[in-house]
Amino acid sequence: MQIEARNISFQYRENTPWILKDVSLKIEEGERVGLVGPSGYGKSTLVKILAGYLKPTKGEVLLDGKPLPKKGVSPVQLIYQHPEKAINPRWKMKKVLQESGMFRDEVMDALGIERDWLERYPRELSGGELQRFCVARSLFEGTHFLFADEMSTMLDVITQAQIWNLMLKEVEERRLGLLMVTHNAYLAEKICARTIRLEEINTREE
Ligand SMILES: Nc1ncnc2c1ncn2[C@@H]1O[C@H](COP(=O)(O)OP(=O)(O)OP(=O)(O)O)[C@@H](O)[C@H]1O
Repeated sequence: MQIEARNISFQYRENTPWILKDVSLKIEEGERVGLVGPSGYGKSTLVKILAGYLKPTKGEVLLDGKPLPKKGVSPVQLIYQHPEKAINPRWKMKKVLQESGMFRDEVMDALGIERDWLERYPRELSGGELQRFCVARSLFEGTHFLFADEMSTMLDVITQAQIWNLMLKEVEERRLGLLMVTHNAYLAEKICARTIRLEEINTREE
């Protein structure tokens, strides 16, 4: 599989500045790619568009040449900085995982998810605990691409390492495509085979 952004331009509202102008990129399954760029430049906006959370003002996102599927759990999964915004506050964690069909003991153990957390609501877990569920959910069997947007910034180093170890193992074994947004050059270099600098592919005027 391949995901492609084709000539994407984006503004949050009419008559406001363009955040992205004519941005194109391709990621193949099995590739590990870093996305870097200055703060506030549009990295999160771009990954949200790629994952289908935002609709581009112009251009299109194609998965093997076709638009992203509108129904079902998406083969393109985004894990972002704010797990509390990504999870339905009215569902117990068990239901959150059931919705995605994800229930592998190996994944739960590797992420340090304790079984009694499954009976809790999102508000009864810490940000780091919730983020582990977001990671677990993103690894359901239909996933082909994983987008990680500063996903581990809020976590302590041990938890970060735990989460990245599992993600990379899954990426490797299942040949998932990975796009990670990070300000951490060390992490990007360690994990990614290729780096995209948004300033180099964004033709917006400053
Ligand atoms: N919902 C929104 N409505 C209007 N403007 C927004 C919205 N979200 C982001 N922006 C603006 O769009 C621009 C790009 O933001 P974005 O979050 O994509 O940048 P980023 O490169 O990911 O930043 P950072 O590295 O600081 O996380 C910023 O100027 C931001 O203020």
